[in-house]
Amino acid sequence: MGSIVEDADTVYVAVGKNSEKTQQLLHWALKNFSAKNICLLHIHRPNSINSFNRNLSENEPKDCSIEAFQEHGDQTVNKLLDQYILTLVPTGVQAYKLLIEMDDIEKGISKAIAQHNIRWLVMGAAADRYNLGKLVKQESEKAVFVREQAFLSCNIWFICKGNLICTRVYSKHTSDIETSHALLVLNPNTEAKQSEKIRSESIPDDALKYLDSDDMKEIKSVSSHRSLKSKWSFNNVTNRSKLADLMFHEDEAFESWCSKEIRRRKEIEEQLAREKLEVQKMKNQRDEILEELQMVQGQNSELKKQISESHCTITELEEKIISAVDLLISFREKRDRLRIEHANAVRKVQVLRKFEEADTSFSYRVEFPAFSFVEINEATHDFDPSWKIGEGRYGSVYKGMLRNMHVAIKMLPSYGCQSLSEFQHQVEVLSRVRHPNLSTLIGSCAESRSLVYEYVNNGSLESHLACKDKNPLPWQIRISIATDICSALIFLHSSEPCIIHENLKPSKVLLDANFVAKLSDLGIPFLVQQSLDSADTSTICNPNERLAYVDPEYFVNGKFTPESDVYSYGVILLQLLTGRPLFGLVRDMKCALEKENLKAVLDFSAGEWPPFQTEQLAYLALRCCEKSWLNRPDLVSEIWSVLEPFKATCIHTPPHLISKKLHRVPSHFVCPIVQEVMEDPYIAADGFTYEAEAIRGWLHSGHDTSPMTNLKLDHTDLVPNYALHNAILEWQQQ
Ligand SMILES: Nc1ncnc2c1ncn2[C@@H]1O[C@H](COP(=O)(O)OP(=O)(O)OP(=O)(O)O)[C@@H](O)[C@H]1O
Repeated sequence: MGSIVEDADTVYVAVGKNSEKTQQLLHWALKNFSAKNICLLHIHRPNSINSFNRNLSENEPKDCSIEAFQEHGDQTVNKLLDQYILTLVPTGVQAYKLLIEMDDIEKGISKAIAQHNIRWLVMGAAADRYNLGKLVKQESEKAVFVREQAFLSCNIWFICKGNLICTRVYSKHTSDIETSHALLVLNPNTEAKQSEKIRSESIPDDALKYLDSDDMKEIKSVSSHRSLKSKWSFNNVTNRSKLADLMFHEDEAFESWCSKEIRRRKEIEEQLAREKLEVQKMKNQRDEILEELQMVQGQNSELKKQISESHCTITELEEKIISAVDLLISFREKRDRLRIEHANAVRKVQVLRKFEEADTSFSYRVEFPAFSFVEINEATHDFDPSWKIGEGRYGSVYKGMLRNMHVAIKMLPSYGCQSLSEFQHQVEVLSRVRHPNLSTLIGSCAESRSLVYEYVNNGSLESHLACKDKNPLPWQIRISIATDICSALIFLHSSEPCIIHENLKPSKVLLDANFVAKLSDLGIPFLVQQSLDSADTSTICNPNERLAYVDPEYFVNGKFTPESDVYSYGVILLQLLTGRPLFGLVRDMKCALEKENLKAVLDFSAGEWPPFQTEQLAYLALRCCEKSWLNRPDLVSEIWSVLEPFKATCIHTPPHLISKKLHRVPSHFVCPIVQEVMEDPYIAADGFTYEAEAIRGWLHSGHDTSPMTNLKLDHTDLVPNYALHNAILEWQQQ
């Protein structure tokens, strides 16, 4: 509960114990003094001892019972006032209570007005108990007590059933209550209208709008006061001079308040003008910013549009780049194919040119033996099947004796062949391609489309790898064979024009008596002019096996390159190292090398391979089998450089050990013509050693050329080779 505040902002409400009447008073006060604090004034009449004694029984002690009785009365009144205050809490009004103990209520009120300088007081006027005249009289009587007290002024509102009955003003300047107060009796029904009228007369509306609610309430209160005064002046002319005095002070206060308000208003207007300016400035700034924002938004949408256009352009360009790259790749492939075609064409042109040159400058028919069909027939014993040693896609191969020479005769198919002269020219060109590791083309028979080769008597590498009735080849021999093939390929590829074997495989690697490898069937595709694919080989060999040696790039480009021979060579190398079948050969070797377990795939029937060099060779073999020719190793700089020193290690193995083991004779003990160990070796003008009978037969049959080189012999004299003879004897005695 708050303490009592004695100021002009507090309106005092004199309340009794009747709750209903109190609520009416409070309601009226709240309605008409909304800006004021409310203080509940209650004149408490202490319980009289008489009434107390009446209620007390005879047995109870008197003194302490009186005290308790009074204390109980105080508590009840306080409690009641607290309850009244509680009802005001929801309104948010500051509420207090003022309890005055006085037996006479009127005295109590006048005491409270005087002591607490009450300026605003609301109290009840029991209209139901008093008529108006009596009420006025009673109120006048009440005012006698009020007059005795010294105070500035006090306005009293008398309320009955929530309506204003009358008001009175008490001032210290009024000497007589009868003459100093102005009586106003208001019709309760017109009170609201009156209040509104007062307000509209006193304060101009446009001024009100600058004032806050507190100001408004104060103005209303003051105006109302002034209005009341003006009414009083109309109703009581005889007391005008005293009332004027009273009004003078009120006007003074009002004028000071007005001038204060005018100043305040001026200040507010100035501030308002400043703020208007500020607001205008801010508006201008806002407009500028909005303008900028619009511009930026415009730019933003333009940029977004540009970005999306750029994205489209980028996508288009990317697509174009991709298609350009694709085009480039296809052009490159085409270019590569054209290069290969061009190289092949150039090669063929050069071959043909050589052929033409040979045609004009050599009488090849004299130097290069041309056998008749009769001779071929005789040599093969009428093509006796027992003399047939093999059959391939390009015809059958017979063994035979021709002009005292052991020969292999290859019968080419008649289809797709050129004219006789063309055939002879091409054969002649091929016969000039000579190398120790190529099987020598001795002559041909144009009639029967047959080629006559030196007979290589130790079978093909294919038959040795298959171990058909043969001992496994020792690793030294295998390395020697690999070196021989490499040597032949280097020779062919470096020839002018470059010669490609195109059909390299173990069946084309023939071994002589000393396991010297000789490539056969060189240039057959030129003579037959039939592609690998169109030849019917179904009855001859497994096409899968045959194709295993063919360069994968051939199937793409349809052309052979020197690297095609390298691919075939790689497969042969793998077979030499592993002795395994073709299927899964590359994969197995790759796997073994990745696991660093080469031994898992090496053919140990060949003996103990030197690990380091063998591994080197295995890697090279794998690289030869790369699908792209670009990744395959170079024959000279990479393969030969490994093989040559590898072969050198084989030399430390006594040759006779190898030979003996294989029951083979050294190749130089064998006559190149008859392919048998020589009994009477003689050296001819070409530097080669032959069996005396064989070379004499060669010369007597009209030859003046070397059986080995086909070049013209300087002379036909023969010299015995005693050293070789002794070596052969020595070897035979071992
Ligand atoms: N100069 C020769 N000396 C000894 N034997 C030979 C000679 N030329 C070929 N042969 C043997 O004749 C067989 C048949 O050879 P040919 O070249 O006709 O067929 P291929 O190599 O088996 O298969 P294709 O030619 O169809 O690829 C060969 O396995 C080989 O043993």
